[in-house]
Amino acid sequence: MKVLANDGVSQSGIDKLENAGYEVITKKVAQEQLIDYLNENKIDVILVRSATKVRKDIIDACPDLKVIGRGGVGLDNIDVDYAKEKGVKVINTPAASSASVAELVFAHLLNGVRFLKNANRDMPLEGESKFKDLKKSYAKGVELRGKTLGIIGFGRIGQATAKVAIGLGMKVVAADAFLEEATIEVDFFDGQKLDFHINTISKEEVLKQSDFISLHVPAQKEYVIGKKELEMMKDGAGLINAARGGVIDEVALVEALDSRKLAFAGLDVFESEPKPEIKVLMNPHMSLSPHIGGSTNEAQDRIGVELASQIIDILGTPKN
Ligand SMILES: NC(=O)C1=CN([C@@H]2O[C@H](COP(=O)(O)OP(=O)(O)OC[C@H]3O[C@@H](n4cnc5c(N)ncnc54)[C@H](OP(=O)(O)O)[C@@H]3O)[C@@H](O)[C@H]2O)C=CC1
Ligand SMILES: O=C(O)C(=O)CO
Repeated sequence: MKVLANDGVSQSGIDKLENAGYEVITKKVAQEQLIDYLNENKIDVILVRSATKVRKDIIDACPDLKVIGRGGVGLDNIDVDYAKEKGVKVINTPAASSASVAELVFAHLLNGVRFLKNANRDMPLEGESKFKDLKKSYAKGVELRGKTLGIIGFGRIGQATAKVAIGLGMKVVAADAFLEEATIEVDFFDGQKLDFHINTISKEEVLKQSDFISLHVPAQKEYVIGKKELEMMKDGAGLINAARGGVIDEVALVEALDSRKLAFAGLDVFESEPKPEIKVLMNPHMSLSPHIGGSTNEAQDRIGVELASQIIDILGTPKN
């Protein structure tokens, strides 16, 4: 049995598969050469992250393909229903990266409220007076503690984000298309656990009540945050998107930052990925990262092992 990990997979995942008798190839095959490569090498399983697309054309043209594995959550780069129709299993790792994405949200939030990106860039190499000027320029930070974090999309990552927020002493309000309530179990270093019950409210109420908003919905056909929604937000609010590009109207977002309606935005995902718009890249009030929400060693380890376990469950152990 052969597995092609086209966007990489953790060593722990490779070890688990190899121990079970699989051959794992960690080569990057260009999208346009994938069909030929999969067929010529009789690949049984393709593993992808977000870069490689597994669409109808590949599913139709590669009869040996038995499993498509997504290392991560969003399946928007795979034609899932079509694969199922054709008897190809699609697997993903829904919970493995939630904590990592949630932590990245706070990296962006803290960056925004304390101007870290610009402060880092402006740190003078020499000159006491420049240092003092800089200290004045960045003296108007705000605390997260006591502020309200609005979460739109209150599934696994939304709830993981709520846990961190509660730990920081923030109030959490949330909106979800499906969930009406959730109990968040926050664990502390000494083994204590505390439950927090949250009833979801409407998106409009979240927009009005929140000092900061973080988005955790799957890919959507329409903007969740456009001009109208930005106008409903508090003046000077901050907005984070570590969900999917296309969830926020970036043109409206840049306008809201330029007019100072919003104080800052943090984006891990972009409407035109992997080549974000220059206006987004150059905006001084944006905190940016290159789609790395789930890219921690811990999350990638969990993802690799979880994918390997699922593949072994589906296809067995060729060794035996
Ligand atoms: N930046 C990164 O590296 C990563 C990004 N992601 C992104 O985060 C997304 C969320 O992941 P996760 O929390 O695990 O997913 P979940 O499915 O657990 O949660 C998403 C929640 O959002 C709800 N929802 C869907 N549409 C809307 C809407 N328009 N308004 C409000 N709520 C909505 C869903 O409801 P329903 O079930 O009814 O649809 C669901 O409850 C992924 O789909 C992926 O795109 C994930 C991992 C890493
Ligand atoms: O898991 C996801 O959906 C991601 O975006 C990270 O690859």
